[in-house]
Formats: sequence, C-alpha cells, structure tokens
Amino acid sequence: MNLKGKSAIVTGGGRGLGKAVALILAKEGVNIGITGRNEENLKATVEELKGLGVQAAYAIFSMDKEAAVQAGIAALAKDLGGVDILINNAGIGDFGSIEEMSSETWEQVIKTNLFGVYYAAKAVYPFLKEKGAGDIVNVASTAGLKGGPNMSAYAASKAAVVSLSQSMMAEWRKQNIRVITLTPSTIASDMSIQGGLTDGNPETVLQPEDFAEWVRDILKMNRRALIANGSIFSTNP
Ligand SMILES: NC(=O)c1ccc[n+]([C@@H]2O[C@H](COP(=O)([O-])OP(=O)(O)OC[C@H]3O[C@@H](n4cnc5c(N)ncnc54)[C@H](O)[C@@H]3O)[C@@H](O)[C@H]2O)c1
Ligand SMILES: O=C(O)[C@H](O)[C@@H](O)[C@H](O)[C@H](O)CO
Repeated sequence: MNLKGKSAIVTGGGRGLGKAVALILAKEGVNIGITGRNEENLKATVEELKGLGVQAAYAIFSMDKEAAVQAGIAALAKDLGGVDILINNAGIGDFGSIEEMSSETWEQVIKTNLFGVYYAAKAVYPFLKEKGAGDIVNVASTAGLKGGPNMSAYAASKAAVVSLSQSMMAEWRKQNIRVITLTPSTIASDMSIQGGLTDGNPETVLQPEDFAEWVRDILKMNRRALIANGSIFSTNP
C-alpha cells in the first residue's frame, strides 16, 4: 500500500493507541491531524509527527458534541488540504457494575464511544465523497463482541460501533469508501490501567482472569457455554 501524501485524521491521537497509529501512518508519509482534549499531549505529539517529515496539526474538541466535532474536523481538513483516512479511535472506558455505575456515567460512555464515532464519520464523509475514495477505521473492542462483567456501558457502546460500521459500509461502498472495524483485545494503555484490566506492563493482562472466573460461574449455573473466536455464547440448559 502506498500511503505517501495521503491525509489522516486520528481522533484521540494524543496518547495511547491513537498516538501509536498516528506515528505508524506518519512513518508511511501520511500527513496527520490529531484530535483530543489535552492540549499538552496534542502539541507534543504534533511535534513528534512533524519530526517524521510530515504535515501535522491538532484540534481540541469533545467527541460527544456534534457541532464541535464537525468544526474541528473541518478545520483539520483545511490544514491538511483534505482528508483520505479517518481513524475513529477516541473513546472512554468507564468500568463498573450495572448496580453501582450511575446512569449519567452510562450515558456519557455511550455518547462518547458511539455518538462520537458517528459524529466524526459523518463530518469526514463529505470530504471522502468529494474525492470519490477513502477509508474509515472504527475502533470497537472484543468487549463489543461478547460483553462481560463490569463493562455494560463500554461493551454496549462497542457492540453498537460494530453494527454502525456495517451500516456505514453498506451505505458508503458506492462512494468507494472502505469502512473497517477493529476489535482489539486488552492493550496496556492509560484506559486499560485505570480500568484495572492491566497493570501497565505489556506482559500482564489482569482482566482475562476475571473473565475466566465469569465463565466458570456461568458453567456452575449449569448453563452450557461455548467459546468460539474469542466470543462466549451461553445458552439456557
Ligand atoms: N486499551 C485497550 O485494551 C483497548 C482494547 C480495545 C479497544 N480499545 C479502544 O481503543 C481506543 C483508544 O483507547 P486507549 O486504550 O488508547 O485509551 P486512552 O485512554 O489512552 O486514549 C483514549 C483517547 O480518546 C480521547 N478521548 C476520550 N474521550 C474523549 C472525548 N469525550 N472527546 C475527545 N477525545 C476523547 C482521549 O483524549 C484519548 O486521547 C478506545 O476507543 C478504546 O475503547 C482499547
Ligand atoms: O479495553 C478494552 O476494550 C478491553 O480490554 C476489552 O477488550 C477486554 O480486554 C476484553 O473484553 C477481553 O475479555
């Protein structure tokens, strides 16, 4: 794939997975616009990107505010002279039980992770349509394929992103726009450390142990559980 000279917008590109993807694309010669909320991170990342010899710019906005997402994406498209690729990566992981998590937090997770992905794709779409080609990568999670304990809002938001991507794919294929859904498992980042899924050491993933415990509990309930392709399906006995 020759990506040299293309332009990509990476939401949540100031740290974590988004920053890693932005750097990889920049090494391929892609001009990068990153978005986020922390100006210090964004500025430092833009300098790193420029150091790789590409154009780089940032925009600050919150993914849950449609008008702000639209204005921020339009500003980056102007800075970069167009957009070819959207990496729809920004998201929050707020982990907790259904019983204890406040409904406000639940709503905020859905708004950021689902509405945010929708707002950003919708804002980028006219630029890709005009070019007659483009790529949108929506970052979901394995959590969206199966759900799990203490992640009801997060998993529901990511399941919806999987479905939303399929609708985008179906609607926009005629405009030659590819829509790709990523469903990563646990990766050491600020989000997974704060969520108690890892301890920051790339070798240590804590969450699968909880998850295995959950599977054992399902089995104890005398339900049949089938594990396939990283997903768990349980059926009533
Ligand atoms: N780390 C993992 O194990 C893992 C696994 C699967 C999927 N993911 C997904 O990968 C993506 C990146 O996560 P990460 O692990 O790098 O976490 P992270 O917390 O380091 O990065 C998240 C980024 O999203 C931005 N963001 C969050 N809420 C925002 C908002 N309201 N407005 C604007 N920007 C906002 C943050 O500023 C940050 O840059 C997320 O969508 C996450 O759900 C992560
Ligand atoms: O941040 C994430 O999205 C999480 O890491 C999930 O992907 C879990 O790791 C998954 O549910 C494994 O059981």
